[in-house]
Amino acid sequence: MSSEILSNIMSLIIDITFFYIILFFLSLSIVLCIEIEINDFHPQERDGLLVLRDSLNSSINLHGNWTGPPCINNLSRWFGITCSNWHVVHITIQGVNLSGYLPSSFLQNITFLRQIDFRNNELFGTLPNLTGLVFLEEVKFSVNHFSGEIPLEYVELHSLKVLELQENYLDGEIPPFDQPSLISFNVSYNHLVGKIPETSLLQRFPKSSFDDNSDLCGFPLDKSCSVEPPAPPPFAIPPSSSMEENKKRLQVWIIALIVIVAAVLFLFLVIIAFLFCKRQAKGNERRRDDSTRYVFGAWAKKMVYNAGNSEDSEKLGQLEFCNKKFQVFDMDDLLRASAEVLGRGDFGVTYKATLETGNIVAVKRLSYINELHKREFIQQMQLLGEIKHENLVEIISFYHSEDQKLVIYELVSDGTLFELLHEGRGIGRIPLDWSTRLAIIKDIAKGLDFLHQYLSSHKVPHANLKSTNVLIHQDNQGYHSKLIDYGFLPLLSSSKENEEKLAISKSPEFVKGKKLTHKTDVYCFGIIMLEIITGKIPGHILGDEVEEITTNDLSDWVRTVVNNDWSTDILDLEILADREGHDAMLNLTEIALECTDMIPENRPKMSVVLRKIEEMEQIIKENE
Ligand SMILES: Nc1ncnc2c1ncn2[C@@H]1O[C@H](COP(=O)(O)OP(=O)(O)OP(=O)(O)O)[C@@H](O)[C@H]1O
Repeated sequence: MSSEILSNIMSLIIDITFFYIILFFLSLSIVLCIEIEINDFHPQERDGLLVLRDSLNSSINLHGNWTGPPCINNLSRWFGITCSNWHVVHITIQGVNLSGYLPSSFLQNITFLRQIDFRNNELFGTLPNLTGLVFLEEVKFSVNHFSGEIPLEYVELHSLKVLELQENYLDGEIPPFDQPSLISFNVSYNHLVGKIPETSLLQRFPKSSFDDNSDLCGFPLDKSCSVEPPAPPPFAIPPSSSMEENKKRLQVWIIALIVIVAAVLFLFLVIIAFLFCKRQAKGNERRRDDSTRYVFGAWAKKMVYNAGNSEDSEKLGQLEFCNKKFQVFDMDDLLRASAEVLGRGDFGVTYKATLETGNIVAVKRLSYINELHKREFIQQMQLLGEIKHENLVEIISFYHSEDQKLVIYELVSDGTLFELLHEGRGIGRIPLDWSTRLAIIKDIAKGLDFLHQYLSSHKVPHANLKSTNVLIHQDNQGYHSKLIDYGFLPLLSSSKENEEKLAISKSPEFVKGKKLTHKTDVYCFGIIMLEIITGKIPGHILGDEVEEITTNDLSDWVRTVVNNDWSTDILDLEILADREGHDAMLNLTEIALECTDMIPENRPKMSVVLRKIEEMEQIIKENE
């Protein structure tokens, strides 16, 4: 009996030992696999591709897609990249408006490259250096804007099978290609010159490979290369008699005299015409012709007509002034001001009005919201008009009648944050540096924090915070930002349709129909921060890593990239090179992600956000 128990125990011990041995080998193999995978990731290839990504613009979002390692499990999820044996072997990005200059040495470490294909794009500058790419078989750069000469070292690419350079602006002579591997060659539609080299290889290609070049000659083209004709002898001036010379001089003088007299006469006529027109214009002005008078358009004319076609501003109704300093014009002056449309928003049209008094103001005509009750409108405008802060656009005065509601703002002259961040991207744009971006973020935070304190009883004090509602003023001390379109929510709350036009409608709580609070503004602020840091337009992120689960793809995208530990991939190209700023940029990204937390209660208060930004700014200053 006891020997049976002993043998059972022994067999149990053997089983357990066996189990642990198997477990040990299994873990070892997993570790080895991971090790192999990590070792087989080639960071220098990634670096080369990132240099390329960061130098070019395109219709596809390379910056959002080329993140993480290019080759995982021997496959690539990067647009246009193919991997083999954990190496990048193909770069194929054709027909996607890829524009810019190829960086000089981006291919240097992609040593296993077999194919590079940038056909049908808008690439400028010289062709890239391909030295050392011994496995390169296909080079396709046709239909671009490449210029300069075909690099001589291309003749050293001994594996090259296909070279397509047609439809560019290449000049100079064709290098003596003679590698036996080359089976397809095309340099047509360029500005190449000189004789086609008489190598046995080039003589094999058809005429169409060389057609339509500026000055190319020799076989297989029909044009033979003529020998340079000797330079003509220097031009000899035939002797002329002094009589003839005098006659010619006299003729020149007569012509000059006629021209001068005609010019004086013409000038005289122009002056008379100008004086006449001026008199006419004065007369017209005095008559105050209706057609030139109400430059704001038909609505202004109608207002005057309804007021009894009178010049009396009393009948038009009064402008109510929040800032008495500006009380130097009345409604009639305003309607007679010269005006131009600044933009059209969801709630009406905004004009720039230049008054005869010399004042220039912005006039917002709230025309797409009808149900603004007079008493509520006036109360709210009086309240908003009292707000004075350097980062909030000041309300100068307002006007309410049954069919016209006007808000007159101070004019902030240098465009919006949206324009500053996104307009004119590409060649020729002056990059918006990191310190300027930080200053803008701080200005917005200051303005919003003030608003939260001043309108503390309001559900959402701003409610329409987005980059088109941040106006920019530039002076010799830099950029200053001011928030506009704040405080309208109480006037719109009766209509869901109107609320949906506000920036707060993008917040998770609005989408889910939950309670809106000050934290809803904080969410909008977080999105603006991300827009400033990434240079991306909210709602415009492409790529398969972002599914449409929330209304704001920008914060989703940033979260995905940051969680995957490739944080600097989110930074706008214009600030990426500023390595010293990376820590601050990523710290601010963290704050922005806190602000855009799906749960409103988890978001910080604006006063806390402002304090954090100021502390960060202080640290940066101390480190300088
Ligand atoms: N006070 C101002 N000073 C200078 N420009 C202004 C001023 N207010 C508005 N603008 C300009 O007028 C444009 C239109 O403004 P508006 O507020 O009518 O629409 P929006 O801000 O583009 O859209 P939304 O109605 O969604 O806020 C703005 O983009 C801005 O360029």
